[in-house]
Amino acid sequence: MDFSVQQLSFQHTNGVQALKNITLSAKAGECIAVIGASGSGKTSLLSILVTALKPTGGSVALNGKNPWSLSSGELKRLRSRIGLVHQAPPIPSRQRVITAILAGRLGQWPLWKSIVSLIYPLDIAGARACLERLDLSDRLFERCDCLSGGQLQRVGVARALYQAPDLLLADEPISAMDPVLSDLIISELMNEAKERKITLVASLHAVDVALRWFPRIIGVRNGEIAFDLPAEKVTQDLLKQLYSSEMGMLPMQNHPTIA
Ligand SMILES: Nc1ncnc2c1ncn2[C@@H]1O[C@H](COP(=O)(O)OP(=O)(O)OP(=O)(O)O)[C@@H](O)[C@H]1O
Repeated sequence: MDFSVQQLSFQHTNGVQALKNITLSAKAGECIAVIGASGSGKTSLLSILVTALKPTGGSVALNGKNPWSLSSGELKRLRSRIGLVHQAPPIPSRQRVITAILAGRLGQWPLWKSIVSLIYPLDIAGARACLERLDLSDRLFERCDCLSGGQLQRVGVARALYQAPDLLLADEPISAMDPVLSDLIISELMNEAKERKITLVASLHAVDVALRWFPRIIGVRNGEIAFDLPAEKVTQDLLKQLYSSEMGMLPMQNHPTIA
């Protein structure tokens, strides 16, 4: 799924201007990492793309269409083609892993199938296959409140893989994972994007992971795009500027990527 945003801005109800004058586009099949300091606007940008937030200025187009001019049925169908991996997956704590993964297709299944699947999981093999890719298949029938933060994040990734969306958005999908697992998860997301030619946008705090895996890097600072470059063109100076606070301090001075 391609997307384009033009002079996009978003203001939260409390008056915080999270995004200002953002213009960018992506073709189907592109893999993009969004980096930037905490509070710079990464989640807000992904929330606009997943149509959870409506722009307060400018425009957004998904596959050439303004989602906010679609009928409710069309918007529902569009949303079923967009997957979002949350930093902390919003999964009911007593829910079993398999149910949480199968929920990835609730937007695509008819109501009867969704209800049956909540009681009796209908596609055990499909859910297991997604979890296997993330090295967690032995927890398929476990309750989600028995998992660690990193394991729960992997369930969220498995749910998005099971959904098989055309636009896959991931909001800090590896924030609770060790470096080995982080590479596994990012490689699986990239494989999914390449094999199915879908668009992948991931926000990441791990700058080294972003630069190692993603061909295109968007740096966001104070709600604006600071740069939008191929990974090999992202210099140490650009990273220093991106992460320097308004007081000139570097909050990530000891980060290995920002020497
Ligand atoms: N629900 C909300 N209501 C009001 N302001 C919000 C809300 N969510 C985010 N903000 C504000 O919007 C700005 C951008 O936040 P956002 O969550 O998009 O940043 P982020 O780059 O994803 O941060 P982080 O890396 O810490 O997750 C911040 O100033 C934040 O305080």
